[in-house]
Amino acid sequence: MKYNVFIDGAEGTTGLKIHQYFQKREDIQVLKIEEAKRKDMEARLALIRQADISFLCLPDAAAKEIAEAAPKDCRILDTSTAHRTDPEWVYGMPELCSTQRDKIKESNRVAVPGCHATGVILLTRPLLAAGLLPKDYPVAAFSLTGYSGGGKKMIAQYEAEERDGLDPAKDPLKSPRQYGISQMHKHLPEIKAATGLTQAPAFMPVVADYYSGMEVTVPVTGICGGIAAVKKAMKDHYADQVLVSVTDEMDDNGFIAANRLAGTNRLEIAVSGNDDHILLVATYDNLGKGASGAAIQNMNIMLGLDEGKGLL
Ligand SMILES: NC(=O)C1=CN([C@@H]2O[C@H](COP(=O)(O)OP(=O)(O)OC[C@H]3O[C@@H](n4cnc5c(N)ncnc54)[C@H](OP(=O)(O)O)[C@@H]3O)[C@@H](O)[C@H]2O)C=CC1
Ligand SMILES: CC(=O)N[C@@H](CCC(=O)OP(=O)(O)O)C(=O)O
Repeated sequence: MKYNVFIDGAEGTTGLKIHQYFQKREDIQVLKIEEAKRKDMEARLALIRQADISFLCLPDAAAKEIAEAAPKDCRILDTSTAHRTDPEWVYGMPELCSTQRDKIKESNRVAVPGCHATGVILLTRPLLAAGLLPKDYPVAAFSLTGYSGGGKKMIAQYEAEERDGLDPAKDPLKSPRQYGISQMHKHLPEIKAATGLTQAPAFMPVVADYYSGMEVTVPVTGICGGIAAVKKAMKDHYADQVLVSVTDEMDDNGFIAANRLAGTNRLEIAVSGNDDHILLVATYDNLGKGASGAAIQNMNIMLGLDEGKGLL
């Protein structure tokens, strides 16, 4: 049996990646839209009605517009930020808690988590659930990402031919660039909602001159039971997960490469440091478990298929 799937925004970074994964799947038929009708509301709605599941890989405003117009019984997975804290949508993070998978399976409206948010939530939620961190803990998160996280526009900027002959010392894109400095990053509301933290984390994202891969670090201190208790809570929480695991060996001779899991859909967590200063580190691909891979994982769950089908 083949499932009909529609990708709205199939020409974008997230949409193209999802499409690539479906090329290798015999159980998925991608419904095509005429090039000239790519942004035509009626043509897109007709395909959403026909599809078993539709992916929205659009800017927030366009995702909101089409989701509102689509019939309630059509199944939609939105990769944008538009619905991640909307109570009528389910947050598409199966590893969040023991009931989340069933909620995803039963829902017609699932919001795929943001790439940075994925790391911060997966690192903190088990410690909050185990009572090792209080809900009012002042969480801080540092996040390194490849430039593909910024979509087509940022990719074009980093890959522009004009950069080729530039003196690296005069090329601002050569250097890692911190952003989100005003503490208004669009992932903060979903981090707060999914963790139950009473205040949003202090958040320090940095984009650097490589295509994809993420490394999110959350430092914690003053934990009862120290590093051993943290390791146990992490390992217990992620014991049977398909895409998320806890590893004892993440660094390579003392260095962690932010792109070490680029090209995969896996996310690995390491707990490092000592009893006083514990570093929680997650590495993954912003386009994998941070976006398209997570979207397909959710689709597999919604269709009752193996969660990791086509992703491992
Ligand atoms: N890149 C990433 O790592 C991640 C991105 N996301 C989210 O996924 C969504 C898509 O992002 P991304 O793929 O990076 O973005 P891109 O800019 O790469 O792609 C967006 C696509 O949507 C199309 N589009 C824009 N408006 C409309 C419309 N009204 N109707 C139909 N198509 C439209 C664009 O068309 P055109 O080609 O003509 O511009 C483009 O192809 C965003 O909401 C983003 O926040 C989520 C997780 C990670
Ligand atoms: C490098 C870069 O700009 N990254 C984007 C995140 C992309 C992403 O995954 O966020 P959404 O899913 O919410 O689009 C940013 O920090 O805004």
